[in-house]
Amino acid sequence: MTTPKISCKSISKKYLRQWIFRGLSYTFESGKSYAITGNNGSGKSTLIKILSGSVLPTKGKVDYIQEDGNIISDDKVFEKIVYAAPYFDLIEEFTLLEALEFHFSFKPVVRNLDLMRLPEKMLLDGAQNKAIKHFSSGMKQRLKLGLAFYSDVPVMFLDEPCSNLDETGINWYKEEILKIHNERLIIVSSNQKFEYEFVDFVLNVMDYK
Ligand SMILES: Nc1ncnc2c1ncn2[C@@H]1O[C@H](COP(=O)(O)OP(=O)(O)OP(=O)(O)O)[C@@H](O)[C@H]1O
Repeated sequence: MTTPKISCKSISKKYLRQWIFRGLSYTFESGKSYAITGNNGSGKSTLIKILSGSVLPTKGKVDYIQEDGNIISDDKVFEKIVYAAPYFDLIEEFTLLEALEFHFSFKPVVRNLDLMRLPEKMLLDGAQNKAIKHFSSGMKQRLKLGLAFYSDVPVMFLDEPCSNLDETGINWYKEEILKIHNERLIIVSSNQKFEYEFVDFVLNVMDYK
């Protein structure tokens, strides 16, 4: 798997008349892990949305650059990324197995794992045929994280990854992320140190006000 780097050239974002951040130039190197930190409302989620291409910057440019130096076209970037966040909803009518089949029809599964093995790996054994609308908030969060962890893609975005997780879930998160953090570019938006202890670099969005 070749891992791209993400280059931000002087990106700024304005909502209504308020600048959220300005003049952010930064390169997220392939295979490294980063935390985006800052106070509530400082712009962490906005930045991660811009990095993933789901929101456009008001000014500046974000490029995904392959190891050979070529820029990945915008319409191909989604193939390279997975993104777990509180504001991305699961399809509630699906059962767990249907959700896995749907997601992994778009992304390859790591090490060609059998999809039937994934519920157990996500601590969701026994919920295979349960509709997601009947999942608890912690179960939904484990599913979101599991879809990210077990997708064989080089870039992973996690926003508030441990929200709604109990102690068992948090330990699972920490173990799983340690297994993959050397193979991917990982960007975690968080205010909680235990969610990003593994990262190589911390970027505080408050530095770009
Ligand atoms: N679509 C939008 N329209 C207008 N303002 C927005 C929009 N999205 C975010 N904002 C504003 O941008 C600012 C940054 O929001 P953002 O969600 O990025 O912060 P955050 O650092 O992730 O916060 P938290 O730690 O509370 O999750 C806030 O003032 C928010 O109200």
